[in-house]
Amino acid sequence: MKEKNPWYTPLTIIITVIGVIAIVALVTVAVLQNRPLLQKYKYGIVLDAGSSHTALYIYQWPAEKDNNTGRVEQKHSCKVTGKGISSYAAQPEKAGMSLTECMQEAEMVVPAKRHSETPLYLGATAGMRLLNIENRSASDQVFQAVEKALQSFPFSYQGARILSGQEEGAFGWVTVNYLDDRLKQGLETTGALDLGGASTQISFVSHDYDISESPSNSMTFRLYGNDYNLYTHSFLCYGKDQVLRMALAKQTQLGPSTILDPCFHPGYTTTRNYSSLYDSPCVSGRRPREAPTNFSHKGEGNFTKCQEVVKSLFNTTACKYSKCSFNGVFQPPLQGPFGAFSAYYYVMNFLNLTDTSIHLETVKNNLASYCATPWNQIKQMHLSNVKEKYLAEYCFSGTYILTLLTEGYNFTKETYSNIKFIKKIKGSDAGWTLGYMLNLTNMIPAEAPDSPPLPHAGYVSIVTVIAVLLFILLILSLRPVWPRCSKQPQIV
Ligand SMILES: O=P(O)(O)OP(=O)(O)OP(=O)(O)OC[C@H]1O[C@@H](n2cnc3c(O)ncnc32)[C@H](O)[C@@H]1O
Ligand SMILES: [Ca+2]
Repeated sequence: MKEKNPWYTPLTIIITVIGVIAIVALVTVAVLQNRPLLQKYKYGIVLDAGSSHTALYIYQWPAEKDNNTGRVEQKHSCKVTGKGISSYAAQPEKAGMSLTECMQEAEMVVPAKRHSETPLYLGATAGMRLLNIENRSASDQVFQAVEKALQSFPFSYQGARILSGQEEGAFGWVTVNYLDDRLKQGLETTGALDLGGASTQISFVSHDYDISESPSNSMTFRLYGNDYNLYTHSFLCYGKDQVLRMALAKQTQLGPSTILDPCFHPGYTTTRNYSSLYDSPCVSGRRPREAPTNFSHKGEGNFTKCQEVVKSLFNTTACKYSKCSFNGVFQPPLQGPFGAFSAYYYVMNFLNLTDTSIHLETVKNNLASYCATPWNQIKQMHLSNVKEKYLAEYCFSGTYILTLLTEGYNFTKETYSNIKFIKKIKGSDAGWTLGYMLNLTNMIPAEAPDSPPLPHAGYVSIVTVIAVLLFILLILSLRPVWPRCSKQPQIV
């Protein structure tokens, strides 16, 4: 009689088939789970209504992870053509209309099915702060026009408002540190230096800072389980356009018909209007009484003299605190690295002076020789790719930046190298807008989110391995039974 192969008993066949199916199923699940998903995103839009221009930023983050764990990144930006919304004080409707093109672009970039859930914010900064001081009703009308225009788009409009200087400074700091992943990991933070057209902000964490000295310069945050005591100050009128007005006002105070300006290149000459120069709360009150309508503005190209003019715009004598920056404003000792963006970057990048490992004296010498270069030569070299207005002002702006950093904020030749001139961090622009949106959408939690002990892929792999081991164990435990069976006499 032929002996039956004991491996083929119905029981072992069933067990093997079930085991194989289970393993195939587990591996399939593991593979499918880890296959790259077609990522779905959520979006947020922030309009930065600055003094010199408006920019629109679209941010995106993974839709499944918006409960505080997904990374928010800049998807798109759009520069509104024309000047900032505060320049439309005399014709407010045009402020609203100016935003149309970028808003239409946003409609194309954000997928249509996400439009209605996409929050849209507009934040205005120093230009509107100044207009609000100068002419409250004009500022209200500009906001009404802007609001009407924004509400006509299919997004979830969340309002337009003027940010306080503290908010502008603090949100810039949040942006820089969020993009650098410093907040989540509780690392030492980077200070933020923002130079706009009408105001400038400095924000940093100082561990030696006694909060009671100047509460208006202090902001406390709890982010991802860490406490931050942030020093922040915004100097209204110390953005680069307003400070240039102040410098010109200083030099024209006696009402001459010609001024020889050390901050402009030799050979530079233009005619400026007294009324438009003094048309700002930053300089009003300084207008000479007997001034003619126009004055002739000529360049001299002398960095040292220019620095003296700029220095005279900082009051460094009065200070009622333990330490001040300038104009009697409290500032604790500088601490840690700094990221300097917006006009800090535009200007220093044009001047090829973004490398802060170069000695400060060398930086100054390079700027001095740039300032001394005749205007004709400068135009010949750059006019084809740089706006004439910017080109004429780089000597002044560079001098202002170095003077603000050293005489204003007290950076020294040793600490200058702590500054990094930056435009973007990991593809997103440095500026207050991202921090503003993260705050308003509650996307940075106060406490560190709990995370599962194992990542998903790790969990699936471990379950698969355990299942395979169990199956092998089961097979092995059945094995001793089969030889015994085979030895039993066969009943025929
Ligand atoms: O923050 P506020 O003060 O409201 O102003 P803003 O937001 O409009 O200011 P920006 O940072 O956009 O620009 C700062 C200044 O730099 C100028 N600017 C922009 N691009 C520039 C470039 O490429 N070269 C030189 N200057 C530039 C601009 O005209 C402003 O005077
Ligand atoms: Ca700005």
